[in-house]
Amino acid sequence: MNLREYADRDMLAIDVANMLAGELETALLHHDTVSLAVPGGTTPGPIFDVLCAADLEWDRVHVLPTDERCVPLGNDRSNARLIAERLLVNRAAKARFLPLYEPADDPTDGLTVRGERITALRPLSVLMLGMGSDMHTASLFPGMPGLAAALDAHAPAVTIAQPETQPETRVTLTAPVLNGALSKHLVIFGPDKRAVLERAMTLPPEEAPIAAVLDGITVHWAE
Ligand SMILES: O=C(O)[C@H](O)[C@@H](O)[C@H](O)[C@H](O)COP(=O)(O)O
Repeated sequence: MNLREYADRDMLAIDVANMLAGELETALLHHDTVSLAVPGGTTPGPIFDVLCAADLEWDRVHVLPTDERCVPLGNDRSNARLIAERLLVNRAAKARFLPLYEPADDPTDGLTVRGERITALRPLSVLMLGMGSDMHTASLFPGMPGLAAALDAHAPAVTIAQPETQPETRVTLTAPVLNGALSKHLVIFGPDKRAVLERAMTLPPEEAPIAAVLDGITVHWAE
């Protein structure tokens, strides 16, 4: 794991966006299509605002969420909505979006097909993650039912997550998919999350799911 500190969040957003764009551009030299998995939450928006303008062959880029809340697209908790509004605009509007959930009666609807599509993209080219102060990442939450299965090396590519601490059911990429990405980035803000990450580094993934993806990751941090 290597840590990059930034003078402020604006500098971090510009630098991380340019780094992700550069990695996608390099990947596009060697592959017909590439993939970018991005988190939801409050952290990635400013990075999306810069990345969406990158001069890339976006029509060859698969964009997918690292996880999704099972809510309608119009709901402000939808990660697909965040990605549509902040990333899949400008030049990046041409990217191929792969949703993890579509409003359906049951979140398991289409999960197998979705898992097959994600498996076909593995290894992910570029991954950006966030982290909660409870040391979760994507929707791999400490203590959630099914966490051990989602951390297992032979886990399916995608699974349902029902963390007790969250208001809705989620769909998440599993640890082997996240950890297997060719380039991994974690973006966290503030002293609290910095301390939480340092603690997570001493814990097993069952207690600190972020620990399952720290090998070879670049951590980007600003106050
Ligand atoms: O859907 C989500 O909520 C994210 O994928 C999640 O894993 C997020 O990265 C963390 O909860 C951090 O969220 P903040 O960026 O809001 O701190």
